[in-house]
Amino acid sequence: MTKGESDLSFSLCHQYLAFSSFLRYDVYVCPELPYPTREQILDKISGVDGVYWCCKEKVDKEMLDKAGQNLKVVSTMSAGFDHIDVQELKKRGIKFGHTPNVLNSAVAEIAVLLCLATARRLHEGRLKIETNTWEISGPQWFMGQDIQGSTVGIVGFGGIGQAIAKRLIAFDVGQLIYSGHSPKPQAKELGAEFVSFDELLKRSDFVIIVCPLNEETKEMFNEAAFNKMKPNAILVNVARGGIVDQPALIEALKQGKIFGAGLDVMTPEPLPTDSPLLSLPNCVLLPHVGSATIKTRTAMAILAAENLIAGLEGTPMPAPF
Ligand SMILES: O=C(O)C(=O)CO
Repeated sequence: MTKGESDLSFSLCHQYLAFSSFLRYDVYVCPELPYPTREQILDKISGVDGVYWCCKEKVDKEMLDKAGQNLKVVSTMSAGFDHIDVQELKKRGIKFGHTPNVLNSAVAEIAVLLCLATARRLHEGRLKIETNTWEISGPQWFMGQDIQGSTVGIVGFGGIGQAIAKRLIAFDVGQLIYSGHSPKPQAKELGAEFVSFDELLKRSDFVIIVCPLNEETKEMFNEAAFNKMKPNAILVNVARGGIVDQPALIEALKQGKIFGAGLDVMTPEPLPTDSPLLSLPNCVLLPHVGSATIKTRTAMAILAAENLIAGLEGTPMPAPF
């Protein structure tokens, strides 16, 4: 977001929070701008009733101890919450809200963008022009992959996964398959088939990661997983970088075990400028902007504020977890 755009989300959330201060609650909005250090956050969080969280700093035991006994609610302006110790919140009876669903379309659009950009070698194409290596002979030069007719595997078939499926159907995909804990009732009308993770890896031309990061999914895309994927496969990750064993992905891309990767998320974020990912022509990178549209971020800011106020007021949160 430009500064003006981010100001818009922040000013909306501040309007809501002005309402909550009218209700005489002490609320900490993180981050304030400029971005604080963890030590500064720890200093400021002490004694608050509620926390409005739109940063990736961990809300863990240390943070909660520092906040103290008054804390009644934590509201994160994100759908994912791997940075928040939800078990610890539960143990302490602190309410917790997040912002699912309002970002489904925006993240699905980024997933489609990464499928297309990686399949048609967007980054590498730009490099060919920049380095004057654009070849004018040969019909087989610079060929990519089709989405049309391909098998698309979606890992995690929640709201975002289903939104991606809907959009890719318009590209005439051959087969839609998905993996997860259990079959989803919504899959039937999308014509998506529930398969095991292993089968998804073996069959898919496009593998799209949309599941949450947790103990079970951490680095589930490791060397063994890449060995099972097709050499023409494209990996797209719009979920969390930690789901992928990044050194194993780098090796897979270098050795041509898979065709390419399109990543909106990586490890760490921000990615250091000397990361080997940046020197791979078959890797398309975005700086974690899945939900970063004005409309979506505004909807997330409002929902997070509504969650917070409901939690403070003791009314039902619109999006509790
Ligand atoms: O809301 C989230 O969890 C996101 O990562 C949006 O991109």
